[in-house]
Amino acid sequence: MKLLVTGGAGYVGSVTSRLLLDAGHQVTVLDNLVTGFREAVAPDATFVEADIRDAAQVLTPGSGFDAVLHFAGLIAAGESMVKPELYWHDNVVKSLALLDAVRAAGVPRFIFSSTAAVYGNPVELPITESAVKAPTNTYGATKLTFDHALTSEAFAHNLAAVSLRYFNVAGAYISGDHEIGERHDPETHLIPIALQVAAGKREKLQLFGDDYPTIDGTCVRDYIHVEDLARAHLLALDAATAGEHRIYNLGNGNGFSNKQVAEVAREVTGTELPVEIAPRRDGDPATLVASSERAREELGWVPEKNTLQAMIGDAWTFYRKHVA
Ligand SMILES: NC(=O)c1ccc[n+]([C@@H]2O[C@H](COP(=O)([O-])OP(=O)(O)OC[C@H]3O[C@@H](n4cnc5c(N)ncnc54)[C@H](O)[C@@H]3O)[C@@H](O)[C@H]2O)c1
Ligand SMILES: O=c1ccn([C@@H]2O[C@H](COP(=O)(O)OP(=O)(O)O[C@H]3O[C@H](CO)[C@@H](O)[C@H](O)[C@H]3O)[C@@H](O)[C@H]2O)c(=O)[nH]1
Repeated sequence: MKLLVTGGAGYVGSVTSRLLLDAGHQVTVLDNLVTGFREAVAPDATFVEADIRDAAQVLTPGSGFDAVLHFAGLIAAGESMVKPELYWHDNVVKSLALLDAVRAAGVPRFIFSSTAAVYGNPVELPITESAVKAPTNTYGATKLTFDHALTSEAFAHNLAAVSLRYFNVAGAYISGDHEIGERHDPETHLIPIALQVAAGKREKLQLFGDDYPTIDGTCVRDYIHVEDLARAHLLALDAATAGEHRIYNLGNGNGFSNKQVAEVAREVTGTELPVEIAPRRDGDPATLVASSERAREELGWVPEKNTLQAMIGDAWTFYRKHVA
């Protein structure tokens, strides 16, 4: 297939581009490099440095793209509470402009990076796709809004749309000649920050809140290896069906508290990794754990690298060689 990957200079988009290319697809990456890195773009992909708002420059009528995989966006839940206008604009207004370009160019398939953050504080665990959607942060609200836009787009214009609701992505793609991983600057995610502490780049790991209703008072998240996640995109491309908006939760179904993550990071890195309890971060739900039964049944997706040790181990391999 001829594919347009928005956000292919970022973490999940660069790993997925690699797997798509290795499966024989033709990939064009469109990224404005606001948080991504030029060197993360797969060397055998075509690269267009542009904002998704201007995607019509690439998605011209007759350009012949078979699908758009839309990873580009702003991703920090904490920041979205401080600068909500930025998140509404970049994740909704610009994504709608991209959808206009998709429609005008007649692209038949669209795969979107949605998120567990659309659910907010769950009423029941694990979280299924039909659970109540009540985001506790602006980031989640913007992603849910675009999910709704895709539902109506599929219905009205026969698009084959798939939203993949990732839980917390971790790890790196370490395979043969390839080592592709997470680089955010500034970093806001728990695991890479723990690795910065292990590498001596930060003094200590601050854990935001220890008074949540969880096993040890710190938030609980479901971590999913980036390679398993990337594979789900290839399956979603095959399953996408004209006129339908399919939605899949992608996680392992196991919750780990922030304190447990710190403990495994200590084990994997063999360092002391000092931890300090800090105030809660606005907008954080207490617990997010996925039911991915639908993805298993309908896509045949089975996560393989499902231990925190494997995820933090691969992230540490990448971090020491390419980031530290
Ligand atoms: N990392 C996670 O844990 C996680 C979890 C759930 C969902 N997601 C979603 O997955 C997607 C990818 O996340 P990531 O961790 O790879 O993020 P990332 O920041 O590493 O990658 C995002 C990429 O999009 C590009 N980009 C941002 N705005 C753009 C715009 N307007 N035009 C063109 N390019 C733009 C950035 O330069 C960057 O390369 C995001 O949509 C995010 O919301 C991520
Ligand atoms: O220095 C830090 C950083 C994070 N946390 C906590 O660690 C947990 C995980 O936080 P983080 O790694 O920032 O991820 P989330 O806020 O859970 O969000 C991620 O996971 C979501 C899906 O669950 C995605 O939608 C988002 O894009 C992605 O950033 C939360 O309780 C944070 O408060 C800390 O205690 N200290």
